[in-house]
Amino acid sequence: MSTSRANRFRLPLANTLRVIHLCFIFVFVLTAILFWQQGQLFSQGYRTGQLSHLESVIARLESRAQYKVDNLRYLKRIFIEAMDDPIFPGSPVAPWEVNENAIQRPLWIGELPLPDTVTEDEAFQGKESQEVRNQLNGLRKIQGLFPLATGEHELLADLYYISREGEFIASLSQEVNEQLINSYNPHEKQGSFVLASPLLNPRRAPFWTRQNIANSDETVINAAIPVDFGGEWVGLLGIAFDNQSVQKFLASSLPEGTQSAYRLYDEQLKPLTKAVGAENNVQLNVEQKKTILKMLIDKPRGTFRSGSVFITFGKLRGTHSVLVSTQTLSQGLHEDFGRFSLLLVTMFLIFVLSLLGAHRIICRLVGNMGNLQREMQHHALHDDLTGVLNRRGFFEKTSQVSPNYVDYTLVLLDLDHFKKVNDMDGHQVGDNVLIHATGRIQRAIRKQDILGRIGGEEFCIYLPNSDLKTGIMVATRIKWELESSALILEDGSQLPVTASLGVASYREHPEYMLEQIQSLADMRMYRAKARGRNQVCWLGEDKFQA
Ligand SMILES: Nc1nc2c(ncn2[C@@H]2O[C@H](COP(=O)(O)OP(=O)(O)OP(=O)(O)O)[C@@H](O)[C@H]2O)c(=O)[nH]1
Repeated sequence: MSTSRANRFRLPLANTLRVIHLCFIFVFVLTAILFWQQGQLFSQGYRTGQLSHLESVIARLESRAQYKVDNLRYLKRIFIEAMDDPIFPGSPVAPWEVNENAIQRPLWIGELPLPDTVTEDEAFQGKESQEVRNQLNGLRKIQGLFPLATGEHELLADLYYISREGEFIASLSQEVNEQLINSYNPHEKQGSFVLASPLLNPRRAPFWTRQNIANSDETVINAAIPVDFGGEWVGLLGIAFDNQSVQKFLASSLPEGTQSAYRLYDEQLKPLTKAVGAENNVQLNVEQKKTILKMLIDKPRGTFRSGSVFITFGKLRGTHSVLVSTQTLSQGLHEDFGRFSLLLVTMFLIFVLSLLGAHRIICRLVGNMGNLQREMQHHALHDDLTGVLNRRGFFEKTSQVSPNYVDYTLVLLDLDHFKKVNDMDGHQVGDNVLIHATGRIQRAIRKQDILGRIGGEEFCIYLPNSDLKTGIMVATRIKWELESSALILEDGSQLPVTASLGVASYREHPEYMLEQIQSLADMRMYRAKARGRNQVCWLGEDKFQA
């Protein structure tokens, strides 16, 4: 194999591992991007799913709230008609007093700001104003319709009336009355009444307010509508939603098998209900509340992840409330999205492990191939018996260095009467002589000198940066090394080993190629043989050393 062919063979192999690493990195990055993209799609789908679940709950809550407001409108109309047709206590029941149970219940009247509540009859006493009597009569007549707004099965709410003129509160529930009276304060009344004033509410439309419950952190959502009679604004009909009932209604509105906890908050994110749906211990912290309030400025719905909790929120139109759903990581994993994500992550891990395994196997195979190739190359260029370069290895190596070491000398060495050794003592001993001779030659040369066994019992030594004189000196030293130490055979006898050596230098014929200098040394070696062996021969025929 020529030098260039050997290099062509060696270089790609050295780069193979780098190419393999790059290929694997490329495949890994490409697949990671694909998995990441898939994960993004999943995540998008998850967000959309969470939002649509929340939307459906909000839609149900909103439609129920709207239904209540419509009832409020209807009651207001009936109430105005009833005020227009005053009756006295004890008169027959009006046709719209349809609910027998409600009629049996007293209409509780509370005087503001007095905390006491009294029955209707007591309230009549001392109320001289015709307007107040009209209102009380009207209320008495529509009392049977109060449950219409109150509701009997779901989303219970309490209907109440606050009179502007007489400053009294009326409702079917003494408890609600007391609650309203207790929570009443002139400023709050001012607040809701301002919203009911013709100036701010010229269309006399219903509106939503929040009412703080006295001696408690809780607030109640209210829907109210202004009531006008005879061109005068006389009062306010309202519905106070029962928080527990809202909570129940919320629970009944959730998607089946939901893995999220839903909770209704007021606009400042103060809880209105307890959390319903899937249980988790998530309580919105200050940061999360801030994020929701900030996002609500831009749009009424939103989702975001906070640590391992996924939060989805949406504003309920008109009702000054916000529905928030929270889902922990473990809850999310129980949903379809979670299961798919887990599958995706598992697939990715399996893929990465397989890729790493494949990478390791291929690298090992390539490494083994490299070792094999190096071994083969070593065998191709070295002599198995002595371990030094063989003929091909010697000329390959010297041709590599000779452009740099032009000033060289060659020593050609042939063991004397080697055939005899083989014939008399056997090939094994012959081999031992070769190994022994190699060791002796190596003792006599420098590290940078190149030794090769170029024939059966023929060695060549390349001495870089050496002139003929140095070559003769080295050759003489080799001769001496060989003749001064015989090989000790198994039976203890000594087998002398000598050699004939020929020396030729580049300086003698700078125009010669290496092979030609070697032929010259070869001829001189034969001359040494011809002149009796165990000697060094160089330059002229007459010059030799015994
Ligand atoms: N044991 C052994 N013998 C080898 C090896 N290579 C070549 N030979 C033998 O070496 C002998 C060389 O013999 P010749 O070329 O006649 O040379 P010689 O006997 O040394 O005689 P001169 O060179 O004239 O001194 C041959 O018999 C080869 O078979 C080897 O690797 N091991």
